[in-house]
Amino acid sequence: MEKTSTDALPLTMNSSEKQETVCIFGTGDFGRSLGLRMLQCGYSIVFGSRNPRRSSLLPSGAEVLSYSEAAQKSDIIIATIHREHYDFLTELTEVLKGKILVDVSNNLKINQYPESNAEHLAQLVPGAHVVKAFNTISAWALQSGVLDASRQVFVCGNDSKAKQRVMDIARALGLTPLDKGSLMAANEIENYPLQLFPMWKAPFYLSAVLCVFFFFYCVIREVIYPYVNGKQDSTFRMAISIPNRVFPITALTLLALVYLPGVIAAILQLYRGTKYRRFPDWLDHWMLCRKQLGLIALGFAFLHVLYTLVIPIRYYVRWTSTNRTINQITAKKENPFSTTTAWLNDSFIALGILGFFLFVLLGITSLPSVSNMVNWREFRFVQSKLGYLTLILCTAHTLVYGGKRFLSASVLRWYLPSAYVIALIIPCTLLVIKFILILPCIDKTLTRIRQGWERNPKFSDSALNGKTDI
Ligand SMILES: Cc1cc2nc3c(=O)[nH]c(=O)nc-3n(C[C@H](O)[C@H](O)[C@H](O)COP(=O)(O)OP(=O)(O)OC[C@H]3O[C@@H](n4cnc5c(N)ncnc54)[C@H](O)[C@@H]3O)c2cc1C
Ligand SMILES: NC(=O)C1=CN([C@@H]2O[C@H](COP(=O)(O)OP(=O)(O)OC[C@H]3O[C@@H](n4cnc5c(N)ncnc54)[C@H](OP(=O)(O)O)[C@@H]3O)[C@@H](O)[C@H]2O)C=CC1
Ligand code: HEM
Ligand SMILES: [Fe+3]
Repeated sequence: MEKTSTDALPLTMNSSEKQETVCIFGTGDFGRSLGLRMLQCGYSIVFGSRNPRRSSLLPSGAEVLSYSEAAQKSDIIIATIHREHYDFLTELTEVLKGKILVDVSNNLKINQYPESNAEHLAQLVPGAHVVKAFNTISAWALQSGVLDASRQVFVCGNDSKAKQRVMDIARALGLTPLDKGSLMAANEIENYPLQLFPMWKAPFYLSAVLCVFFFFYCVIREVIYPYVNGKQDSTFRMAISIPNRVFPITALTLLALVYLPGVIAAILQLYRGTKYRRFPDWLDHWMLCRKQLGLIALGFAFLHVLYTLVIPIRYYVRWTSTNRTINQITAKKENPFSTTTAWLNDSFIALGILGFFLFVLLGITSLPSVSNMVNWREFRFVQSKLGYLTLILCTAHTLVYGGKRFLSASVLRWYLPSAYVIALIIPCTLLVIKFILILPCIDKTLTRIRQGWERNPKFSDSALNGKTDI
């Protein structure tokens, strides 16, 4: 039945061996792109179509026949048809018997159907060896040759020989096949290209919620309150002043949330006296999202820096400072230089700059090209130690910015404190707990636990539970 040996690598094939005929069902976007690519790689292609006319869109050199005629020409058929149109394939059951039938289809939604498309196809055409492949490759990438982004082709099927042949084709096309096992894996393979940044979802929603909350909080304090109390129109604050509170506050909160799960995990391990018990799912998931949380935090910190840069050119700021000067002159009032204020002001800005510098460094080390260059210890040093230093600097920046006004009753509006005071709750609490955790007596116990020591070994079902740590 097979024309080429299944384990012959395409690179070692000579051109006569490569003249394998492959049938492609469907002359749509994907079928045409795949056909063209396969022709370029030395395969001969027969298209199966409802309307077997040659069209200028089809790659030259390919034959176009009816579905059943085309199927007879090859023992490997790639169905580039949408699942919704599979039904007619049942009529071809006889022709397709014993042949390899490749399912490339994707759905519009995750878990759209109770069974995967490939399993559905296998039920429709019981005699064929159905193999799932190529669904992660786009027609555009095949055509333009831009395959760097995703060369990975997940392959699964119940017949290993059939699977091998499809993997050989994938390799010949310059793709990287990965065997995912039996057809049961088809569901996972079909869901894969439909995922939209799965690890980014929770951090993204969380930052949106934080932004909206702090935005309205600031609007109440800085727009509605002055209006109600003095009919003052401060709506312009919503363009720069308020965003320049919301963004750094969100950045600081997210940064604290990057390091909070590590502390919760440590407390849990201390409490349980073992590291051999699974963390609750929410903590596990939170741990896995830390990189994304951190990068979003960096994005907000960056926005804060940009917004801060424009402060001197703002009309409101220039107007206020000119008026203050004029008022001082007309009232013949003196405004002596305050070294304390100068110190506080310069220190809070310096802390911000240093914090931002380390923040960017964390971001740079998370680039794969950089993280691949450092060893595990170096990566941990930057991410964990310098990460905490970043958090300390950013928290100190905010604390010193608050300075003397911090928590004074005069800044309360409708009993609401300034937004940054609320934003400091999580980072300050976290830093205090972390400080306690690194006290030698506690740190020693934690380190022993993390090295495998157990407080009550006889009660724990140990390594059976698998999950060790972070
Ligand atoms: C801009 C930015 C970019 C980021 N990029 C990345 C990234 O690319 N990749 C990434 O993973 N995170 C990234 N993060 C998230 C964060 O920096 C890391 O997750 C960091 O490692 C968390 O530090 P932690 O101290 O809480 O670590 P934890 O893992 O909670 O460790 C806490 C302490 O316990 C120790 N410890 C932990 N587990 C064990 C164990 N099993 N045995 C012995 N000791 C143990 C560690 O040495 C450490 O001192 C990024 C964050 C930011 C802000
Ligand atoms: N486009 C892409 O980038 C990718 C597509 N895929 C998958 O490949 C398959 C084809 O996608 P694509 O080429 O974009 O889709 P198209 O709609 O462009 O093509 C589908 C083809 O199916 C054939 N077909 C057979 N029966 C029917 C019918 N009853 N109604 C309509 N068409 C029928 C048609 O060919 P004819 O007229 O010759 O009979 C048609 O051209 C889908 O399952 C898709 O999920 C997978 C990865 C990427
Ligand atoms: C180059 C670096 C930075 C500079 C120059 C800077 C400067 C400033 C300035 C001028 C303010 C006062 C804004 C105002 O008056 O409205 C401010 C506030 C603040 N900054 Fe920064 N900052 C920097 C980095 C950071 C970083 C990295 C963070 C933390 C993630 C941060 C968090 C905050 C917070 C929370 C506030 C208080 C917001 C408020 O309620 O007004 N800053 N910063
Ligand atoms: Fe997540």
